[in-house]
Amino acid sequence: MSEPRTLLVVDDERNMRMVMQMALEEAGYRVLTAERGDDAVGLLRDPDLAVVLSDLKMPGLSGGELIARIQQERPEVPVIVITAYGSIRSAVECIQAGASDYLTKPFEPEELQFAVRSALRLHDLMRENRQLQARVSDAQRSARLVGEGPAMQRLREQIGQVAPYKTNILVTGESGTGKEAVARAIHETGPRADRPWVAINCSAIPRDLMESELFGYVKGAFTGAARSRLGRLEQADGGTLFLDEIGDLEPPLQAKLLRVLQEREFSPLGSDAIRRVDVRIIAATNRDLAQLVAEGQFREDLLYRLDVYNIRVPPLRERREDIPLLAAAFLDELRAEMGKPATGFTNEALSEMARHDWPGNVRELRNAVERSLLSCRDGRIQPEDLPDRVRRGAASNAASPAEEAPLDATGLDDWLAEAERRRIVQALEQTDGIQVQAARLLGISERSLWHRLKKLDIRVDRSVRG
Ligand SMILES: Nc1ncnc2c1ncn2[C@@H]1O[C@H](COP(=O)(O)OP(=O)(O)OP(=O)(O)O)[C@@H](O)[C@H]1O
Repeated sequence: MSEPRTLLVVDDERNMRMVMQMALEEAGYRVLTAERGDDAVGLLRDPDLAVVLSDLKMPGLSGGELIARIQQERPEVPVIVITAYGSIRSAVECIQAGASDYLTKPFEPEELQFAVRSALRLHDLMRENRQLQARVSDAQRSARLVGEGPAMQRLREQIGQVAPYKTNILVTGESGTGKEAVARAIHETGPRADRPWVAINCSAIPRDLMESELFGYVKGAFTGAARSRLGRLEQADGGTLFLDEIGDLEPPLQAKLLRVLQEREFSPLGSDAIRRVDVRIIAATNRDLAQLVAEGQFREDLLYRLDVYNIRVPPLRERREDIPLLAAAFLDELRAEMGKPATGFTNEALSEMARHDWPGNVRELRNAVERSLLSCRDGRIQPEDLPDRVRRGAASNAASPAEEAPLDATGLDDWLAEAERRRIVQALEQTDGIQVQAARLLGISERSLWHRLKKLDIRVDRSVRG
């Protein structure tokens, strides 16, 4: 059985309140009551509240004032005004002020029920509308790519060109440049916007799980497969599948994906039955796929299928003009989240940011703004609030042996360990602690990174501590 709908009756006449409460409870509603307008305000916080029935003249807060409060705090809750016979004029004024309906005393129980049912329908519509609006603005927010420089304009143009079609797209660019953000913008500005968006990171999922993750499995496909499960491919049916770090997909899965791209069909793990999907594929990589093809690690035919249209997202150092805008957008977003009063950046802080090379690109910039907010006490972010590596002459130089301080008593091994530690912490910070990406930035294997983390006792979580 569904939950009873919640109504609030506000009337200073005790009898009237009780009569209405009884009639409405009998009809199956949950009824809250208040004698005064100001008591009613406290009840507006009830999340289930759907409709308010309110007298016009009451102590504390008048019906008109209560309507204004409801419009402000619970705009999706309609108000039915109860008026005494002869005060139609004020009822009309209340309607103009936002009430949805009015009842003139005395009224029949049927009139009351009818008015409540209409107001409930209105409430449902208004709530649905608000949810839709929230979804649209969510979508707009994620589709909003910040940046006005020529590189960003070109990206927007490309997104606009390909979004309407089902063409497969390959998005390339260094780690953290915004490849996923671009893919998402393509999905959200195209005709599949209200269909699923499913993202999968080919390097983050262990190899042995990748096949079932992508293609799903049927009951009994392997020990422990107690029931069938849809893969990401089918979850994305009708929408977009984003394959991040496609260069890390294992060769057997490359073959299976190729079949999906060629025939639009596949079989889940443990089954020969053919399933068909209608999915738009956007793949992304920060590796050189042509090089991987040359090395025999990536199928050439798959590369051609994916790379029907290529979008290159340039590194941040090639579009420095966007740094102030991006920094301001992140500050705006994060200060609200973190409850910090910072209002902007000093010119000195902006100059430091403009000079830094941002090897971790937009992600590193976002992290830097987050770090700065942590240390910024109030007002504007100063250069000293920025992470050391962003400030001129900081970590990046210090780790370079050629420019290191004059020789002192530090032994070579300690010095090397310190340089190694700094470099690793820097890479982890730039990649949000994602070890596979950090290893790639450092040019070492994931295994080697893991050993070094243990050796140097570096703990990794979302905020890296070295
Ligand atoms: N132009 C942009 N405007 C606003 N935010 C952006 C922009 N580009 C990137 N970002 C933000 O920067 C962060 C990193 O972006 P994203 O994850 O899209 O990068 P990526 O290139 O896919 O990274 P990776 O290669 O590591 O997967 C995200 O928080 C993203 O929202």
